[in-house]
Amino acid sequence: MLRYPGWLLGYLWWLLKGCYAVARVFLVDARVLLGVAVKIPTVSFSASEQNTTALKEFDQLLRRVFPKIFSSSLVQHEMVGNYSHLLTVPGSEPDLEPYMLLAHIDVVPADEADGWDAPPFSAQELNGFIYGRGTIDNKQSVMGILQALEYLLEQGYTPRRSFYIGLGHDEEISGPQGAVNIVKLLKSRGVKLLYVLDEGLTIMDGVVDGLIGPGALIGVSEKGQATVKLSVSTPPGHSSMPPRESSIGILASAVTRLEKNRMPNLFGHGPERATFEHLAHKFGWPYRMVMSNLWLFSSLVLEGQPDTNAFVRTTTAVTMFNSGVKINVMPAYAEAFVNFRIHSSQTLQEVLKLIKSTISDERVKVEFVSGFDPLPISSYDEDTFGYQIIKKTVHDIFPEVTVSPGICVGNTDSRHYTELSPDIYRFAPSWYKPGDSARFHGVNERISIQNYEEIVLFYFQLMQNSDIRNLPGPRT
Ligand SMILES: CCCCCCCC/C=C\CCCCCCCC(=O)N[C@@H](Cc1ccc(O)cc1)C(=O)O
Ligand SMILES: [Zn+2]
Ligand SMILES: [Zn+2]
Repeated sequence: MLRYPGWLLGYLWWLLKGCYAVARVFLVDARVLLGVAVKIPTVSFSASEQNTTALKEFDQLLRRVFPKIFSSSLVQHEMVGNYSHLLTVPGSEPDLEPYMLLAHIDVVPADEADGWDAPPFSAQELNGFIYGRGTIDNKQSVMGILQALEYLLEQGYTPRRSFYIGLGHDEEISGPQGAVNIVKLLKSRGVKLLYVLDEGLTIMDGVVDGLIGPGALIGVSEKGQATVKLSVSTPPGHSSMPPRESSIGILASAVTRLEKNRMPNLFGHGPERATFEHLAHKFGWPYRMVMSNLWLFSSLVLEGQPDTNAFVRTTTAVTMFNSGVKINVMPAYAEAFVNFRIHSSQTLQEVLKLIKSTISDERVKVEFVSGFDPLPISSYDEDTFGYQIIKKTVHDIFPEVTVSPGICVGNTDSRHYTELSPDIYRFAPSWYKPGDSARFHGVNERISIQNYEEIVLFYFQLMQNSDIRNLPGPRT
């Protein structure tokens, strides 16, 4: 047996305790800074209305609380589209292809009156959670990424592989000034990226029936979108002599037909098949048996909940419905907007055709408002650098978590980066437990203090893990 002198063991113990103490102080500060960031209401209300005062204040905050980043001669900082940030961190080995981390500063509106347990811009701490708009979408990543870089610079770390950090200010309105202009700038500089990591899927814990233990789903694609406007025009008149069907009634039947006749269950035709193949060994009895018939499994287990249902089909959401001017006047006009999120195995054109055939009523005008096809599927095989480095980092920080590919059901700024990289991933290591889906854009958005500390450590580790030149070869 190897023997070490007592003084050496004592010294190592002292060093370990010291590092732990430094890390604790650093993480306590980090959590305070997340709170300060959440208190700034960087709300994107609509495409034409953003809180620019808050966006300016956020810029000042970043410069104040990350002094190493903003004074370092290594890091280049640029403002893009007025309020978005592009950071360039050159590596010491320029032949290594760079990667890029994305997050966004803006948030959706929040109203305390909707039933928040703490005011949405208070960052109040309750039972170990920080409450506030942006705590999971997506200030935890903005602050987590910068905190990790600040800490690395403090330690004198020089990366070997160059990387970029893109912080959009208008993601919630699809990134027309932020992400779009960052991409234009990088393209003009001839940049190609080894991989891109943006917000998206999370660590699911207890969300899928039968799955034992937590699973980190790395979004290897994201769904497409179609928004259509449905409208009905009928002659106005006195409500005392109504026709058999009003414009409202005709339109209501059309949207009911769309809701009742959901788009087909396409489980197994997109990357969600790989999700369950990767997780198969983590299912307990009797789910493991049902797993052998994946289609049956998908209807029994996945279609029941809105979040898992979104995984298996193009979803239909009637989001706006307007009509009527007075209680005794037959409305001349009724309109509704329906937002579809397109499954990976369908196209925008196919979905538009299905919408028309499902409504099948000449009186209902169907107009295309906006949309795009599902995004390409990024590689998740054994020798794909980005996927494997993200996976390794998840295992480094969360050893108990199983990693698998998944589809991001919402859209992200990374959608604009397809010309810069084939390998785009959507994942942030927030814990997602039953009921948490309602917190995205909903009430009581929150993050546990422990989870925020893990997020900082995740990015800290990812920046270092990305510095390896090649993935280790297959074990012999
Ligand atoms: C097997 C288990 C399946 C469980 C799957 C469900 C998990 C859900 C987990 C997390 C939610 C994912 C949220 C992703 C980020 C969405 C970001 C967002 O809200 N985007 C908006 C706005 C937007 C942004 C960028 C665009 O280019 C277009 C629109 C959106 O409406 O999607
Ligand atoms: Zn987001
Ligand atoms: Zn969002």
